[in-house]
Amino acid sequence: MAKYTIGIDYGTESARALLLNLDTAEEVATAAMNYPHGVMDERLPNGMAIPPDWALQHPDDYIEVLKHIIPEVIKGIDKEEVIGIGIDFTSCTILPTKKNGTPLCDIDAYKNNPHAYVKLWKHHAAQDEANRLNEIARQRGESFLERYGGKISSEWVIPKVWQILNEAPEIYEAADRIMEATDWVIMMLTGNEKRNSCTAGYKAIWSKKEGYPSNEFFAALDPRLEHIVDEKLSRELYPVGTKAGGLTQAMAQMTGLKPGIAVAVGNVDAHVSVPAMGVTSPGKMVMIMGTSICHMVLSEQEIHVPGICGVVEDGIIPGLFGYEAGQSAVGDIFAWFVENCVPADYQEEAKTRNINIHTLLTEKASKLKPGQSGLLAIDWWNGNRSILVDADLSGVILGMTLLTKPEEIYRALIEATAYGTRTIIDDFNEHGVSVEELYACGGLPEKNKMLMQIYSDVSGLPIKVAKSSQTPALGAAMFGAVAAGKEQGGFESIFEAARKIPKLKDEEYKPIAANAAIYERLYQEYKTLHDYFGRGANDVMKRLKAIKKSYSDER
Ligand SMILES: Nc1ncnc2c1ncn2[C@@H]1O[C@H](COP(=O)(O)OP(=O)(O)O)[C@@H](O)[C@H]1O
Ligand SMILES: O=C(CO)[C@H](O)[C@H](O)COP(=O)(O)O
Repeated sequence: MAKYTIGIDYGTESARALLLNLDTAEEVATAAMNYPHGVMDERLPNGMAIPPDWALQHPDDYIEVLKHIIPEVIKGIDKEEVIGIGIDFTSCTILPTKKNGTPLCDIDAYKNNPHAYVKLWKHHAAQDEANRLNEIARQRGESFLERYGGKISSEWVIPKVWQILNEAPEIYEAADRIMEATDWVIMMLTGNEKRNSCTAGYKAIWSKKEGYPSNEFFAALDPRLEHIVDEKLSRELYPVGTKAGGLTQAMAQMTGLKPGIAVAVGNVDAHVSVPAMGVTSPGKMVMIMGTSICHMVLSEQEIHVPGICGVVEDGIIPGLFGYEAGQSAVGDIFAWFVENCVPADYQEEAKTRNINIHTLLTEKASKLKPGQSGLLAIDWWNGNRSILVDADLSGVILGMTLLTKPEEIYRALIEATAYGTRTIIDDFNEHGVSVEELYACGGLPEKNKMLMQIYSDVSGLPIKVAKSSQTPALGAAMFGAVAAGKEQGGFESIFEAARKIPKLKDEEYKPIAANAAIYERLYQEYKTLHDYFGRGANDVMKRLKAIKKSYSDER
């Protein structure tokens, strides 16, 4: 009898399911569904306006998608053959719930309060709280700061929860639990609140050696936060690959699976992608390239690298220190350009030729040489995650003239994101976490070869590409097989899974020397601007943002 597991990848706009044949390593079927409520960044379901920099989701969507995508991937196989499920999620994505897991937004008394909903990873409205947290942590000499590159991000658990407390204390009070969405879905699937140590480590300031920050630290932030860990989070955490429990009868009925099959503890999209590319050792950076990019590296040592998102022992692969850095907008910047800045004759040409605008712009931009447009951009359309860790920074395009063409701007935006990645690679190398090769997965490597060549030219490194178009879902399915265990037909460890399952494409991108030489000069210019706008020499971006905010505060 064949053995299968299912991986579910919860992305920003949609969830994807993948059925993996554990004997042949074949991805038998995939299915995707957009979240019915999408990303709520302007209005709540009742039409109420949401302030700027917010990004919410509806937790009911996470269950709704399962009703469709699981039955779709298991069509045609015997459900007895599916032995496990793993999931991965965008993170830090959190929601307030009652003790039994009921989300507060599903309770009539709270459904009109935006703080009762899921705060998506790219909810950037807790920057004030993050700034205060960093200030207080620095004053107190808190050792945890160093593990997180010197700063805690506004995207993470504590700033987001503190924002709830500041702006909606009644929601904070009513929440028995504040959960990562990945842990919440696992609780819905198994009936068990078994939280994973990966999200706690990267997003909630927890470490295997030191645990959470002290109650005194939380009290110094706000006396009402003193017992946040015991009252709203949990000190009981389980390493990735652990079985969270068996699939409940109700969920089995809803999805068409067998009750009791193994469900792995929750995981994160970027983190599951590392073994899903076959990477289980140092020196190789895995880039998950889509709307944003996450940069993941392993090392045998714990080194404090400034500006990264974090280093967590066992956070990606047991026995190694897992490093994460990232850019909070990449594909999203190109989407913005396509949606807002492309003239009618380009739209018309794309329509006539039946190609999408990205393809048209890429075709035109491919004819340009590095530096030929005279443009240089900074990629901070959604703030800067690494290495400045500042959501209040914004984008720049420099060098525009009356002759500037859309494809020149499009290429400059792609180049800007490549410089952002180069800044991160240099930061790791300069601090002793070596990056010698790049491994790429996600939507962008499949969609744009020019972009991949630019990344190789700008970084000066070769790039290998995943064969799977659903690398996170594949990784989640691999962890589902580890949770099921060898006896059931799964794997003994994630190392075994990473040896047997992943495949790479034959094509590999290598730097083109002539391009790399010009990009080196452009990158030096980028670095000058990066430090000028990003390190306090000129805080114009923050001043502009403050003026803009004064309008929304008036409302
Ligand atoms: N041909 C293209 N070139 C560059 N970017 C593209 C192209 N087509 C789509 N995109 C961008 O790819 C992103 C989606 O990437 P994908 O990996 O599929 O999504 P996600 O990050 O949500 O998993 C969008 O932000 C979109 O703007
Ligand atoms: O920070 C993360 C992982 O640690 C997020 O999950 C990620 O940035 C969102 O990914 P995507 O752009 O693929 O939805």
